[in-house]
Amino acid sequence: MTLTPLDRAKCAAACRAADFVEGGMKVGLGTGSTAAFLIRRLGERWREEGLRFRGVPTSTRTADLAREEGIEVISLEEARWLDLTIDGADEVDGSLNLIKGGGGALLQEKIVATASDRMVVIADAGKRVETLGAFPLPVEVVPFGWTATRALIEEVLVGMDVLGRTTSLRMNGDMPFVTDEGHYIIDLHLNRIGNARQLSLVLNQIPGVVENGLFLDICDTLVMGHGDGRVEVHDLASGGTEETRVDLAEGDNVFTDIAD
Ligand SMILES: O=C[C@H](O)[C@H](O)[C@H](O)COP(=O)(O)O
Repeated sequence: MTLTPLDRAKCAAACRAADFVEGGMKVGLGTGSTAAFLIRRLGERWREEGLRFRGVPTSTRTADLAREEGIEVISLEEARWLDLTIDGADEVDGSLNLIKGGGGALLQEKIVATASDRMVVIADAGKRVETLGAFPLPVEVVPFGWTATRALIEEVLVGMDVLGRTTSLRMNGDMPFVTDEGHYIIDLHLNRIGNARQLSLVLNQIPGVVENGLFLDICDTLVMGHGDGRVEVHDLASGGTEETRVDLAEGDNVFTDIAD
């Protein structure tokens, strides 16, 4: 079995970003299918190169995978501050603002990324957008009174610069999806977000809202992979873009078990 072009793109981005991890670092480990490629690659470097670092996972899924790979896992409380976080995203715009939370891990991801000197996002080229909002925006809410919280969210959306205003409670089969922190997720189907900063501030002021999936001014570097193994590294601070190619021959064999 070989990787699909989409998985090759994710894998290429993840493998390139794994090079940013150096011995002795404390590293935030993201969640999702792209982050899973990263953790597998870091596991390889741990075993084959003797790379030693400490990883702070952003979900129980990621913690389990990192431990499986033999990576030393510590909590954010133990780490206090991180050198680097590498994570996936659902959408990335030209200013490296993001929508995250498609996998339901946005709260821990935002806390971990914000507690890091540098955040690197790994994504396939399909995640790049002109304007955020085609991907439903996840909002994490406490279960208590969630219907009232949802009604308030819908009310504030009326005054926002967005194209759609429907919302849905994320489900896991017949039951509401529950995050690692015991919360629910309400997905906002906005189609286009005209003013992400204003929307983020307004949403987080609603009682019952814990956090939303807009990551604004948090990401420093985007590592974007293509299906042919090409990788573009966009760095916000320098404004520069570097293009490289990742040889995925090895990844074809090693990582197929985590492909979508
Ligand atoms: O909650 C999940 C995260 O924000 C993921 O990083 C995001 O959904 C991207 O996931 P994937 O790499 O599977 O597309």
